[in-house]
Amino acid sequence: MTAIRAIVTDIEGTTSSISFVKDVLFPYARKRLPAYVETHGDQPALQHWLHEAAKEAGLIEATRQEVVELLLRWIDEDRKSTALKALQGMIWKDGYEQGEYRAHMYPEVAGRLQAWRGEGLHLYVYSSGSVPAQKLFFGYSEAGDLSPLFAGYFDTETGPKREAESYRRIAEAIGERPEHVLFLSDVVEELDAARTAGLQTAWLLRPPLELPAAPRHPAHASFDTIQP
Ligand SMILES: CSCCC(=O)C(=O)COP(=O)(O)O
Ligand SMILES: [Mg+2]
Repeated sequence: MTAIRAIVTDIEGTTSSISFVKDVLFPYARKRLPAYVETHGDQPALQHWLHEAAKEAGLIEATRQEVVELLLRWIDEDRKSTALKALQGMIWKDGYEQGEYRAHMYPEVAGRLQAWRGEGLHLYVYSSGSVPAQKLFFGYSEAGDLSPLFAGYFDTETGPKREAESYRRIAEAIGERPEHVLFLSDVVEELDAARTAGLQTAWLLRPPLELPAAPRHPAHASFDTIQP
């Protein structure tokens, strides 16, 4: 087995529960999106991402109201749109700062990340959530501020998570040959793409999911059994 020098981790379903994202973060953003667009409408970043969302949907001359309705639909569909994720991140910031929630972490995650970092491994995040949203997520986690553990963050501006080219770009950006990088995820299509790019993989199947008898990727119920 080639030595691992860097670990790139997914968030939802890997470090943290799917239900925290779906039942806490998504409803928070959904409820506040219309008012947020209304009150922050003059901000260039907000205007940029509203425009990108409309472009993605092929809406040429959409009203702001139509774009907001589109985004609400996308939240309900859990669409992994870069524009939607950027806008969600902007709204979640208030919730974290006002102490409305803290990001869920599976119990062993913080300790394992600290141990791997202590062993000299470099840690990165690759999630569909925007980079600012990822920084908030680990900055305001149930296990405290974990952001100092990470050397960098990647989102879908690097590329879609199910395409091998995205993982090649990440390996190049962090200055490692792909075989020295371990990617952690709960989504097998993401792991397939990472493996195609030459990365090593670990498949997180959190209880009550069961580990398959012959998994396509090394399978783990928690970070505790991963030995990089
Ligand atoms: C980074 S915060 C919220 C996570 C999110 O919006 C999301 O879509 C998570 O997707 P992942 O790629 O981490 O499974
Ligand atoms: Mg995931």
